[in-house]
Amino acid sequence: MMERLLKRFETILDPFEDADAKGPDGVYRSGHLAPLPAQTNAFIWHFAKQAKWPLIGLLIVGGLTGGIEAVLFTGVGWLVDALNRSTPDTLLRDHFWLIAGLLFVTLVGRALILFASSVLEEQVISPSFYNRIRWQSYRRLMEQAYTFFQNDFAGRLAQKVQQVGMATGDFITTVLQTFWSFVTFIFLTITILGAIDWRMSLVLALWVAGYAWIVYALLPKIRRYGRASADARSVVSGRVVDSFTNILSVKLFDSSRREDAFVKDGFTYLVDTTRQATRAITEVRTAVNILNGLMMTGIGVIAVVGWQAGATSAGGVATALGLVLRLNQMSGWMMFNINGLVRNYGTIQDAVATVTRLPTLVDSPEARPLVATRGAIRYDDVTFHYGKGSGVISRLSLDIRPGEKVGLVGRSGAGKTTLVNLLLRLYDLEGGRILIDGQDIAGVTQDSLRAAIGVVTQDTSLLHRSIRDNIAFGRPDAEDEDVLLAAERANAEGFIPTLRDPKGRTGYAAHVGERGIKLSGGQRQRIAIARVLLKDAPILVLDEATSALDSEVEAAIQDNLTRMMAGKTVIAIAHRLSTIAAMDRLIVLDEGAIVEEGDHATLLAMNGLYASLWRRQSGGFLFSGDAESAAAE
Ligand SMILES: Nc1ncnc2c1ncn2[C@@H]1O[C@H](COP(=O)(O)OP(=O)(O)OP(=O)(O)O)[C@@H](O)[C@H]1O
Repeated sequence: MMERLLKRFETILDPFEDADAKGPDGVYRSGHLAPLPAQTNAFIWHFAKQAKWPLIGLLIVGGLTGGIEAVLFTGVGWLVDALNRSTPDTLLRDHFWLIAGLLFVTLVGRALILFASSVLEEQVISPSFYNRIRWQSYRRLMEQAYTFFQNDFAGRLAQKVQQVGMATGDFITTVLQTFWSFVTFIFLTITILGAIDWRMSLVLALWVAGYAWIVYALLPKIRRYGRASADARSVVSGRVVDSFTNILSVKLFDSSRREDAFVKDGFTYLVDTTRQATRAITEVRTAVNILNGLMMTGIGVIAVVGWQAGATSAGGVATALGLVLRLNQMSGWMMFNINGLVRNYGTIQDAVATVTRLPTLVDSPEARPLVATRGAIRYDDVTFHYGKGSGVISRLSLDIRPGEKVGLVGRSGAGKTTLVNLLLRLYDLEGGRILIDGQDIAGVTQDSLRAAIGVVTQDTSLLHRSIRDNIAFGRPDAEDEDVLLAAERANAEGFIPTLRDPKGRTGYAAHVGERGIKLSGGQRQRIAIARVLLKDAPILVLDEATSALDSEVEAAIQDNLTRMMAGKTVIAIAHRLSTIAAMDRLIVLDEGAIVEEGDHATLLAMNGLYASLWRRQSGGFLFSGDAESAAAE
């Protein structure tokens, strides 16, 4: 029954609520999710507003928790006075309502308030609200351009998303619940002590001033170190995840354990920043302990002297001592919480700098979905230097007819991959434009652009999900038989049934390991080809698409690749020139410019860069009939 009751409270906040990035016309435009405030206080406030009522509830309950503590100590004082004035026989008769009231507050009132506090914190707020902060932060990061992820560690970013939810949630609940109940308790204590003897209130007021001063003076220090240690934690995660992700390179090349030193550096930074923070904490604790000692002695002396003078009852002394002892206990615990608050604030500051950054590559506000029916591609005076001012691609123009099959050839680093990445708008151009069927790709939505292009790359990394999910990644609504057909056409149906993961899932349900690590390069590539076959986009980009396949498998799927290309515009990159020699047209790139173009035979006849590359690949012999044999291949 209790569980059912608690579950009801869990649905009050939706952990996945977020602004919609779709415009009024129903089109999703990348980069248009409402940004999260970049200033820390505004960031916290932005989320606090999203859970207004539960948080107001927490505030009320926090106040009541502090109140009930103070009331209980006052009750103890009244009870002592009642005991003083009664005999065992008359106690119940004379003070029935006082005793009944105290019992009620202790048994019922306190239990109800603490229950409300628990439910608000643990059922309503904690899981849903914390997760909502993570969810919204994660979605903002996913809007970032490809470059953003190239420039950062995946582990560091993951840590930020994780931390920001925890820190913001903890910060808000600590302020509203713990901090507020403490403030209420202090306020009531000053009032109650004032009613017993005004001098006690004065001592307490001085104590509050001293406590506030300590917090004020030492807070910035803790905050600074809190932020640094949050950053250090992300650095450590980033480095550790980087080592784990590149475990093969580490094992193969790092016999002198330099990688350990790299990670150790990160840990050293973490230990140093944590030490600085803990030093500041010890300073604060010592100062508070001294202050508390002075406060307790002061109020104790005043209470006893007041009792000697007959101005304070024994009950008054009991109340005063009880309250200050509790305050002493609370203030230590509060320091711990303030320390947590400050560290959380530092963590939020640190994470906010990352999760609120505005994406640099966004759909234009008027972007329309691309309509790619024919697949004509036009590079019009394109310039792109990776922001470096010069190099890579300068003023390149290229027209690719609908259905034309074009091979890009050139030395390593000539800019072939860059050219197709620009078509996919993974980067924005620095000059010129690219048109698909007459539509500038900068003016269409990125989703629709990439949906119109099927890409198979050299190093296909798969998602750690099932084979089926990986194949259907570009078309999640695909029927099972379509997935099977695509696998068959990619020559993958042979090995898929033999797969088995450590959890015992087999065949299409088997998971492939992080980035598909448990498959061979050729198997991965065949899954990637199946994925593209299933996606059935009008434009195909094959970047070393068959490089990982042995000649036998390549020959086996070549037919299917040729069929896959039928009716589509194709841009293929291959270092093994024989695999693209049969394309309609070959474009030879050198230092980002087109230096030769034509079909295989024409280029050989030119006896330029292509011919020299070809000669080197065919063992230095150039004989007539090359083109034909290549085409036959
Ligand atoms: N993210 C990047 N930031 C900066 N420069 C880059 C980036 N990616 C590539 N480059 C540079 O751009 C140039 C072209 O690289 P690109 O990958 O397009 O060449 P490629 O012709 O595809 O080479 P390969 O045949 O070796 O794959 C290279 O000089 C490379 O160093």
